[in-house]
Amino acid sequence: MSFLKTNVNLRLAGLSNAVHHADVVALTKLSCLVLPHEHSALLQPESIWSAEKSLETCSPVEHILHLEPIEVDTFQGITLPDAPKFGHVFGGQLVGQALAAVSKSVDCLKVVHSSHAYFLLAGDVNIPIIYKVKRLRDGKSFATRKVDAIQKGNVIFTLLASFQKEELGFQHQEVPMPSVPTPDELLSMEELREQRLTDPRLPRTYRNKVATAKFIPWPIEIRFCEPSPSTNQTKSPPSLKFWFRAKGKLSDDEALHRCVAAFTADLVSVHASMNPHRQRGLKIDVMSLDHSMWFHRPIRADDWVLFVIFSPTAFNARGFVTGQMFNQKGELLISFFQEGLGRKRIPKRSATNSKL
Ligand SMILES: CCCCCCCCCCCCCC(=O)SCCNC(=O)CCNC(=O)[C@H](O)C(C)(C)COP(=O)(O)OP(=O)(O)OC[C@H]1O[C@@H](n2cnc3c(N)ncnc32)[C@H](O)[C@@H]1OP(=O)(O)O
Repeated sequence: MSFLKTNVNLRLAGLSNAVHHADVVALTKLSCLVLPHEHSALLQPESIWSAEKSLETCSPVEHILHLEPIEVDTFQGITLPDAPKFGHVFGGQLVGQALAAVSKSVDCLKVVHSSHAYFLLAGDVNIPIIYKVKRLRDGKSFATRKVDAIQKGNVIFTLLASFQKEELGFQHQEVPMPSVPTPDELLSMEELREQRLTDPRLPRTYRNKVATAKFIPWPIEIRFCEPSPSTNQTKSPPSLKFWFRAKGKLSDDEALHRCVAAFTADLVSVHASMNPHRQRGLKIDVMSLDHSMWFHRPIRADDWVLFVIFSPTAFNARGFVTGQMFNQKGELLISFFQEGLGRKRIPKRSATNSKL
């Protein structure tokens, strides 16, 4: 249902002379519903941002992206114990939660069509993250927002996003979806790990490392299209293709599905730029630096999405990747660009710990 909402001061005929503050919702030009201001929350659409749904029963990634409202345009996110982390707050969590925060501040008929973000400081997983949203502009069809993620008074991450109402217009798609096996024909990460533990083509030292490494399943199911018997010590082309979908069922809200796609985009994509440089004994410190996405078409992130990643270049310790996400019908849903920092590790120094 679409409606027009406006604030008015009402003098209710025959009741009293008092002025009542109310929200007026015009359903059609002929009928009008008067709702007392104190019940205006009823006008909020059912969405992840206001859902009654219990956090325990929702999809794990929806739980990770959940924000508590603190005041108008200020939200708090936390890092859950079983959320992906890399010694610091996972970049995808920052992008996903920040997109959730800005989406909350926009008219629900507008959805994000592009976002651009910088990772400024490594986030501390043990303290909450405060998201402060700035409303830059609200137009008829577009809206623009900025959000800063803050820990201990420091801005650790910043994101700009633009939103648009649905609009009919020209369409084309010149990029075909590559031909890849269907998700059903591919192994899950858990099955792949089991297979690697016993694969005689892999060095015993590598298999032992896989067996002893702490394995926390990700909230996103991933199926690599070209699983090869290579290790993180073997050179390979700077590209990657995998199917992904959120584990569990996500709430039916396009904004949430875009946040989940943004979360997933930071998981393994920029690693593709390291593929040609891998070698035995190489220890590197890696971090995502920035993250840009264009959302072309609606996405269902709890249904299989193909992510096609390519790194055209690496230079100055920065690996650059481009990515495209397709649905199973081959429609291009999202275009993605990212840079990551990859430095040969200097012993006893680590760039990945929080410096707050
Ligand atoms: C070929 C390329 C491949 C790329 C692959 C990328 C894959 C990415 C995959 C990501 C997947 C995961 C996705 C994620 O979730 S990553 C999480 C999201 N990203 C972040 O949190 C990044 C946040 N941003 C920052 O921390 C800063 O902006 C950085 C660090 C980027 C620059 O900020 P700044 O300009 O201030 O920094 P600096 O250049 O002076 O250095 C900072 C510190 O580092 C030390 N330091 C310097 N050199 C080395 C070294 N070799 N070995 C060890 N340490 C070294 C240096 O001494 C200093 O330490 P200290 O003196 O302060 O104690």
